[in-house]
Formats: sequence, structure tokens, C-alpha cells
Amino acid sequence: RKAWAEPYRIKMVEPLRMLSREEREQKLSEAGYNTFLLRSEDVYIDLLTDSGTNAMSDYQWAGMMLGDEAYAGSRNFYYLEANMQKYYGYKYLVPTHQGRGAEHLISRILIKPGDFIPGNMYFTTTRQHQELAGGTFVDVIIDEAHDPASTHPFKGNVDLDKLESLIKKVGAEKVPYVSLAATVNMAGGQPVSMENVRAVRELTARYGIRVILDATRAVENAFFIKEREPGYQHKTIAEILKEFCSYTDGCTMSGKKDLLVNIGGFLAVNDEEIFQQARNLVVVYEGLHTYGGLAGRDLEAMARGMEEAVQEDYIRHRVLQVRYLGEKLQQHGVPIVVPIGGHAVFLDAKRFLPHIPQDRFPAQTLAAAIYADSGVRSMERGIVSAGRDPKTGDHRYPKLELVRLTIPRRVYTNAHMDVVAESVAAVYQEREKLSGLRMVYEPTYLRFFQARFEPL
Ligand SMILES: CC1=C(O)/C(=C\N=C(/C)C(=O)O)C(COP(=O)(O)O)=CN1
Repeated sequence: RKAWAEPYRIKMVEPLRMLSREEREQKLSEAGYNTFLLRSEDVYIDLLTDSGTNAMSDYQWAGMMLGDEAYAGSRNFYYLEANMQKYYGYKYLVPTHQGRGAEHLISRILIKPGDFIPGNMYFTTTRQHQELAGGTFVDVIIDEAHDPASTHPFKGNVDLDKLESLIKKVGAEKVPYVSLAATVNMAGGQPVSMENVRAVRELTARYGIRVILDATRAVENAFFIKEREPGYQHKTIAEILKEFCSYTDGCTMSGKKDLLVNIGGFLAVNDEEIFQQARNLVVVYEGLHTYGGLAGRDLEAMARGMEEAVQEDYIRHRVLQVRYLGEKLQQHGVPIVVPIGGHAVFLDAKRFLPHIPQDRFPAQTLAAAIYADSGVRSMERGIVSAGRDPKTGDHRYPKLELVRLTIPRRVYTNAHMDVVAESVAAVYQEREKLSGLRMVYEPTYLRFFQARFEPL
């Protein structure tokens, strides 16, 4: 049979409302044409992010009632620790309030000023913390990742020659770790193959260099390995995930994605010395080492989310719902990043709006136009997100100028996807009418969150 449906039924709903086109135009102007500055109540279908926006299960909500809110030694911490060891395989757990809390700790611990951190394409908060620690991020992803039309099945892969030439150029002692993301958010939710992570491990081991995984969407990555990599079709998602992690020395985790919680994260490592430094530093920045800025109930919900995340029917539905939207858009001729990623469909704003130069912010313009058309909220993932080069002060000009339609887990049905596809197609038909934006307010850090724009 072809028909497939959500592997869950709905027990509670949040009514949605739609504004009129005039109201949306007004809200957009008040938000400085930045979708981050819109109010949730003014958004119809919210595809801004899959971070913290996912629906918890009754099993997770029940866990919220079991929060052991002891200041030290909460029962929920030990349950989370045991589940992390079971599913991700690392030895030591340091909870943090969310992913960037863990990025902050590991950057401070491992990076010395003047160090270089190679990684498979940048992520905004990850690179920010590496730079704040005095490091320089160096992109060592394969070239195909920067080509939205390339159909390479594992566009998240590390280019081993780029990695080794960096190590030889700067010296292994200046490379504290490889920052490996799986999947790669900014490339379009693109996976890393098991063969590649194994090769990265072998190469870095020769130089005594650590590999720190960004495991935020590693379950989605495991799904792509099962689907695309020879030899893995008959492995479970849980087996693939654990094997993948076994080639790395630790991970930072934003539980707000794969782990189906609204807040939560952690740092996990195998090295006892790093663990001691992290659990000492966590009490300065996040909270005691057994809660790390989270309530006991949040730790419990994240531990239970971990069990659900690796369930085959759940993760298959999750990834195939994203693919459903992407294929609908392709039927309308809308240019998107291929292969379709695990957590979002990425519109290629350069091909969508070829008449708008990059320093007139085409992706920002497109995200604003989609909201005006239908109340669907998306996120700019182009020149605004790339920020300025700390050395030159000029914009960074990424090859990928994208708008991300990010699908929260277990929240929307395919009927919502149909509405989104229809709206994007309508904007695509009228794309000649769009003329770009100019930035009128630019914050210092991670400008995309709070920048304001005016139409040209
Ligand atoms: C791959 C990756 C992310 O995607 C990420 C956060 N992503 C957001 C907020 C997003 O909208 O994609 C973070 C930071 O996690 P945090 O938002 O601090 O829990 C780390 N790694």
C-alpha cells in the first residue's frame, strides 16, 4: 500500500488563527522585515525552526510530573546519564540549558587563542563560541555541500584532503579538535556517511586530534545512513547512531531538536580530564553539574525523548514529511536545495530571486514575502546569517543564500505542508515584483536574530 500516516494521534490542540494580508503587512513592517521579530500569535504555520518547537509525547509529559527538583543528585540526572550512555555511548554527561551552553563549555576548555577549528560547514552559535575562545573556524566540508543543485547523497562529508592540509599547514598542536556536525544544518540538513566519520577518526588519530560531534540531529543523520549507505539497511537507527558516535570523542547536544524537548542540552565526553574541567566550569555558567541550568522535569523529558527519537516509525515519518513538502515544491518548479534534508526544505533564494544582488538580502526578502503571502514563517539562512568577517569587517558572502522551511517534529500534518507549498509557489509566480531590502539596524553578535530591514 502507498498511504502512510503520522505514527501518533492527537490528544491536545492549539487553535491557529490567520490574519488578513493587510494585518500581516503591518506586522511585518513592525518586525523590521525580520521573521525572528514577529510575534508567535501573528504566525499561522511556524516553520522558523525545529529547535524547541517539537511536540512532546504523553510519556514525556508524564515525566514532567516526576521531576526530582533536588538541588544536587536529582534522580532525573542519573536517568538521563544512563540513557545517554545507552544511545550515544559516551562515558560522561554534563547537562546544559541548551546546545550553545555545551558549545560554550567545550570551546573554553579546548580552544587556545590562535587555534584553528576545522569543521564541516559553520553553524552560527558553534562558530561564535569558537571565535569568542580565540579560535578560527575553517570550513573543510566537501565542495558539493556549497552547491545547492549537487545531488551528492552525503553532502555533509568532510573533505579529508582539506582537513589534512590544514593540519599540516598550521600544525596539529594548533588544532584542538575537529567540529563535526551531523546533519549539517547550514548545508540544508545534509548527512555525513559512516564511512566518512570513520575516515575522519583514522586521520585525526594519526595526529592525536580529537573529534567533537555536534549531535543535535544525529538521529536524522542515522536515518540517511540506513536509507543510503550500503551495509546499513538492516541495522536499527539506534545501532547506527551508537556506531557513528563511537568514532568521536564527545558531543555537544541541543536536545531541542532530535530529543523532542522545548529546552535542554548537554556535553558528553569520554576523556575524564575534559569531563572534570567541564563539570567544574558548568557550575559557573549553567548550574550544578547534575542539573546544568535545567529543572529535574526537563532532564526527565529529555531522557524520555531520547528513547522515542530512535524509534523507526517515528523517525521515518519525520524525515519523509520534510521530503513530502520538498517534492511538492519541486513539482511547482521552485528551486530548492537537493537532496532534501532531514529537518527542513531549503529554498535557493539565489535561483528564486536572481535579480536581487546578495547585499540586498534576497533570502531575507523571500522569507518576508512568504509571511506576507500566507502567515507561514521561515528563516533566513544566507548572507545575514553568515555575519561579518571579524578580520575584514565586511559581510561574509556565502555561496548558499537560502530560506529554511523548518518542520517541527510531530506538530503539523501534511495538510499544513500543502498550504505551505501553495504559498511558496504563489510567491514564486510573482517573484519579479520583489526588490530586496536594506539593513537599518545591525546587532554585534549573531545579527540575524535581531537585525531590522526596510524595503528598497
Ligand atoms: C546544528 C546546531 C543547531 O542547529 C543549533 C541551533 N539551531 C537552531 C536554533 C536552529 O534554528 O537551527 C545549535 C545550538 O543549539 P541551541 O539552540 O543553543 O539549543 C547547535 N548546533
